[in-house]
Amino acid sequence: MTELLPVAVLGARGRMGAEAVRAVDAAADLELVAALGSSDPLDTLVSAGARVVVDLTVPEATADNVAYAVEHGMHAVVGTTGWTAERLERLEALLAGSAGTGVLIAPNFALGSVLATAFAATAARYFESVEIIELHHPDKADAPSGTAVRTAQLVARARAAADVPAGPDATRDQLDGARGARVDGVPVHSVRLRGLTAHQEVLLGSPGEQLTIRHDSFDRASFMPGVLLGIRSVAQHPGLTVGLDGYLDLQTGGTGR
Ligand SMILES: NC(=O)C1=CN([C@@H]2O[C@H](COP(=O)(O)OP(=O)(O)OC[C@H]3O[C@@H](n4cnc5c(N)ncnc54)[C@H](O)[C@@H]3O)[C@@H](O)[C@H]2O)C=CC1
Ligand SMILES: O=C(O)C1=N[C@H](C(=O)O)C[C@H](O)C1
Repeated sequence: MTELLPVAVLGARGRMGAEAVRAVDAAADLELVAALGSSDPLDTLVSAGARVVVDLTVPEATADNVAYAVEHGMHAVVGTTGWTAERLERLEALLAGSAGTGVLIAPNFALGSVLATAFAATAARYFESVEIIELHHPDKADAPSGTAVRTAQLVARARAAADVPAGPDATRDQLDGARGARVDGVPVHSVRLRGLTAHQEVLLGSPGEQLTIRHDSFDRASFMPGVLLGIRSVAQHPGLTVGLDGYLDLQTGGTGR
C-alpha cells in the first residue's frame, strides 16, 4: 500500500482553511493529521507528524508559522497574504540552512488567476497604460489583494525589461486615493462589495484600443486544485517558490522573487 502524505492545515476554521480541510480529507493520497486554529499550539504539527503544512491564516501570523515549519523540517504551502520583500528575504535565509525543505507562497491558487496574471505580464509591454482593479468580499482583511500586488510586480518587471515608459497620466488628484495605490508604479484599485468572492481586472490601454484581462473566483472551490497541487509538489521544489506558476509549465518569466 502507498504511504499517505501527512498534511496539517493552519487556519482550519477560516473560510479558506475549512475548504482546504475538506479537500485534503477527500484526497485519497493525503492524510489530514492536524487542523489548527489560532489558539492551538504549533507543537501539534510535530506531534502529529505533519510533512506538509498548509498556512491559510492571517498576515500577522503566517511568517512565524512558516518559520516554525521550516525549522522543524516540514514543507509549507502558503496562501496567506502579507509577504513583503523583507519577510521573503528572511524566509530565504532560513531556507538556506534547511536543505531539501520547500516553501510555496502562492498569492492565488486558482489556475485561471495564475494564467490571467501571466497573460497580463505578457501583454504589459505592448500597451501605454496598465491599471489593476481587484474586487473582493468585504470580510477580506487586507488591501490591496496579494494577487493584485503580485500582478502589478510582474507587470512592472515586464515593462522595465522592455524599457516601456510609465503610463501617461496628466491627472492631479483632488482627493487622496482617487487614483488608487501604486505598486511598483502600477495603479491598483480595491473594491470591497457584499456578494463578491475574489475577482480581478487588468486594464491595458493604447491609442484606440483596450484589452481587459479578467478573472473571477465565484467559489473557494476554485482554489482547491491549486492547494492540492502545491501539497503534492512542494517536496520536489526545495527552497522558496513564489507563485503557483513556479510549479506549472508556463512561460511567464514570473517565478521566484
Ligand atoms: N492564495 C489564495 O488562493 C487565497 C488566499 N487567501 C488568503 O488566505 C488568508 C485567509 O483567508 P480567509 O480564509 O478568507 O480568512 P479567514 O479570516 O476566514 O481565516 C483565517 C483563519 O486563520 C485563523 N488564524 C489566525 N491566526 C492563526 C494562527 N496563528 N494559527 C492558526 N490559525 C490562525 C483565524 O482564526 C481564522 O479562522 C488571507 O490572507 C487571504 O487573503 C484567500 C483565498 C485564496
Ligand atoms: O482574501 C481573499 O478572499 C483572497 N485573497 C487572496 C489575495 O489577497 O489575493 C487570493 C484571492 O484573491 C482571495
